[in-house]
Amino acid sequence: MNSKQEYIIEVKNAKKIYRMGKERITAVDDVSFSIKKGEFCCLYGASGSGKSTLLNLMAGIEKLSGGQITIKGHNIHKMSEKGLAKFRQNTLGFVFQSYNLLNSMTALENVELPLVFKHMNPKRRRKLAKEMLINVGLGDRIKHKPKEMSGGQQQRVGIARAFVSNPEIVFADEPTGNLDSKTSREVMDIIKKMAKANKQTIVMVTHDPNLTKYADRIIHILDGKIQEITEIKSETTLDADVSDIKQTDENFKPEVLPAGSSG
Ligand SMILES: Nc1ncnc2c1ncn2[C@@H]1O[C@H](COP(=O)(O)OP(=O)(O)OP(=O)(O)O)[C@@H](O)[C@H]1O
Repeated sequence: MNSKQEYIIEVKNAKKIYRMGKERITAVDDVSFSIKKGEFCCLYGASGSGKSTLLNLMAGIEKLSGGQITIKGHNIHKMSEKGLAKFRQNTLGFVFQSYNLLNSMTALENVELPLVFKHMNPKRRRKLAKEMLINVGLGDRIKHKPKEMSGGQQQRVGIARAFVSNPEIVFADEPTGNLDSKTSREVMDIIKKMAKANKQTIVMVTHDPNLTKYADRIIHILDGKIQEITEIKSETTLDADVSDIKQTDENFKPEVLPAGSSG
């Protein structure tokens, strides 16, 4: 079997040691696992177990102390800064616990942002961003700024922004960490629907056992190590109805213009 075809992310003996003066903290301790394309994978564990560090290593945000991580066959920790930035832009989307929206911009402008970085034609990117906001149920809030929206609405903008450029992989770090349980379910349903509609791979960090039911696979982390990996049979995974989600595959035909030409 060609593992490069089978797995989109491969983590081999990943290690992260933080040095705090004389103290060494092993946040990720010799961790190996692989994630299949289209899989919803959950990194689950208690606070301080190393989940976020592991996610940040997988996204190339933190540097490895040892081991290697490949995404689509590329050793991301061997890439140049520029190469990695480009790779992230083309392949990865991010959803953060604290939303990380730009407060001075409207919902629409926030969602457009990844497409601005891709130098997409303004008309096209506005159309795509609007469609994404409609997909997440915010068609009537496109001109609102983050402070004029609820936490759940802000996170839906965050999801629209993460998915608008149709990334193959979306990393989500405690995406519902600041939300109540009902809003959390709504947000998780949207993430699941989006990913399913476009066969995207999701890697989500959570300490909340209620959220693990959305995953195809749960990687249990304890003290920086994998404690166990639970495969969830597809019949028991919380499935989402994707009929009302517009497939970005169809819509996303970026008209990439040279830098600076989009006005
Ligand atoms: N920049 C850093 N410098 C030093 N130690 C760090 C740093 N970041 C994380 N750590 C330590 O690494 C360990 C793992 O932290 P990490 O944030 O990955 O855990 P987590 O499971 O995501 O926790 P939480 O759910 O609370 O966010 C912790 O002991 C933490 O104190």
